[in-house]
Amino acid sequence: MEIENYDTPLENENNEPYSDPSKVVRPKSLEELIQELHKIFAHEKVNVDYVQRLMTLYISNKREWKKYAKSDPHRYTRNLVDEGNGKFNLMLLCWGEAHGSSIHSHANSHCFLKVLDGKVREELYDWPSESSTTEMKPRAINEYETPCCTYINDNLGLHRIENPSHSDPAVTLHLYSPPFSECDSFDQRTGHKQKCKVTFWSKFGQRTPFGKRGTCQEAQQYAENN
Ligand SMILES: N[C@@H](CS(=O)O)C(=O)O
Ligand SMILES: [Fe+2]
Repeated sequence: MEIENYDTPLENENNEPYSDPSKVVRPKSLEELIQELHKIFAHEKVNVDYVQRLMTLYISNKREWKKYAKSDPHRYTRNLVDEGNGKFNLMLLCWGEAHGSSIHSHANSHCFLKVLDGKVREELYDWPSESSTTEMKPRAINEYETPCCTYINDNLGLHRIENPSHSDPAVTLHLYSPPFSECDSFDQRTGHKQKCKVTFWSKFGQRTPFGKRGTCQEAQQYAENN
C-alpha cells in the first residue's frame, strides 16, 4: 500500500473517492468512523490529509469509546479497538495524570493521533546521529486537545507524548498503518536507541491475558474466542 500526501497528484484523481479532504463527511459515530477507515484503507493509495480530516471531524463521544478505555495507575495503556483488515491498527491510549511515553520512532508506519479527552503535549525531536552521546533537545512542542488530529511518520522525526495535567486523565485515538509491534525508543540523555516491543493492555474491550498465566496457548485461545 502506498500512502501519499495531498500535494502529490493522484494518478486517477477523477475516480479516486478518497482524495479530496474538503469532501470528507463527518462520521456520526465511532462505528461510522471505523467503517470509513476500512473503506479508505482498502485502496492502494491513501491520502494522509483525508484521513486526518476524517478523524478530526469525529466528535468524541465517551459513551462510544469508554469500553476500550482501560487504564493503569502507573503508565499509559494501549487498547486495541480495530485491526483494520490487516491494513491498520486503531487503538485507544489512556494517559493517567503526568503519564508519558519515551522518545520513540514509528517503525516506518503512518501515525495519526486524535485527542478524545483531556489534553496531550507532544515534544518533537530530530533523529540523533548513530554516534550521538549528547542530550536530545526538542525542536518543537505542541499541545493538542479534542477534536484535533495530528500526524507523524519517521521522515518527520521522533516524538514523545505526555499528559501534562496533574489532575485529569487524557485519552487519545491512534491509527497506525501498517500495524507494527516494535519501534525504537531513545534515551533522552544520550540519544542511544533500543528496540522496544509494544503490546496491548486490552483488545476489543477485554483485558489482554498477561503474566504467568498468559501463555502463548492461552493467548491463542483468547484470540480465537474473541
Ligand atoms: N506511538 C506511541 C504512543 S505516542 O506516544 O505517540 C505508542 O504507540 O505507544
Ligand atoms: Fe508515538
